[in-house]
Amino acid sequence: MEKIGFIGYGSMGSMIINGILSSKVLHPEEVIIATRTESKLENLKKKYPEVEIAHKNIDLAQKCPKIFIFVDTGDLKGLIREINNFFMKDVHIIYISAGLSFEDVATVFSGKTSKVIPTITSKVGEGVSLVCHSPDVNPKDVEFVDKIFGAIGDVKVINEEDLEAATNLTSCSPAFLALILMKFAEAGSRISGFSMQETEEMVIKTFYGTSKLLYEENMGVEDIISRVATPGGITEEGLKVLKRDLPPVFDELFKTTIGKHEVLKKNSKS
Ligand SMILES: NC(=O)C1=CN([C@@H]2O[C@H](COP(=O)(O)OP(=O)(O)OC[C@H]3O[C@@H](n4cnc5c(N)ncnc54)[C@H](O)[C@@H]3O)[C@@H](O)[C@H]2O)C=CC1
Ligand SMILES: O=C(O)[C@@H]1CCC=N1
Repeated sequence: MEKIGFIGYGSMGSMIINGILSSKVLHPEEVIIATRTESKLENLKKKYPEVEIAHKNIDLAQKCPKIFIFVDTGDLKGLIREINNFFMKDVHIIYISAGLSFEDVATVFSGKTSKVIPTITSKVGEGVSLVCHSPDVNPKDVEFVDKIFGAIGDVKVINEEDLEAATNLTSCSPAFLALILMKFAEAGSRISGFSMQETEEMVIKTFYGTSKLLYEENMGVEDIISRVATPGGITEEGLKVLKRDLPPVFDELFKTTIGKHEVLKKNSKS
């Protein structure tokens, strides 16, 4: 029986596979998984006994017209070389390694390829998975990837040349936003009698409420700003500081991460 294959059950792989199975977009009996340390699959196997575990990557490759690869960037090309001779005809590979371009993957695999940049926010069914397809991927394949990642959040299909900027906005950003909240809370704690724990709680609850205003109440960013910033009041003054100081910080952030992306791409060629 043909199945949908998944290789790599680490941080991202486990989150995506569990999200897919709990959303029921795939039935457990349709799924076959291989990962280096099989003991990591024990809990999944208890929850979904019908999921098949492949003890060798090549066993999985032989059964699957679609294979999701969730291994680390440095392991992806070696893995493809290992299973290349065992792929089904017209196999479609879907990988998530941010630092590996289609051009680079094409040095080891010349068939249908999609690249997805997932986000940790899919753990709660939110956020945006970015998707690029190689030119030979057909509309049915596109629909399939859309269906799978659409089960754990939104899907945005983009061109590969925009991937690096977009990765910052959807995939790196949970870490960036969490750090911004922490630094905000730290500054609040420094100038008050509140502990860090107290200020963090105040900021996080307010951030959650702000997200709800944006998404559940359909308020726009400008709308929220104008509702909060009383003319002649204190928010207005705080906003002036942020408008002056934040743009260069974010310009520097994009310059640095995109520079690092280039280094990773160069290293992955060697
Ligand atoms: N953490 C994040 O937010 C994001 C990560 N990514 C990409 O996801 C990829 C995976 O990242 P993580 O899940 O954080 O890594 P991880 O190290 O937690 O997981 C990788 C898993 O693949 C397994 N593996 C490695 N080589 C294998 C092989 N040859 N055969 C079978 N299993 C093998 C490992 O044992 C491990 O369980 C990376 O390439 C990263 O660039 C992409 C977007 C976001
Ligand atoms: O930091 C990284 O390289 C990966 C790719 C996007 C999010 N995490």
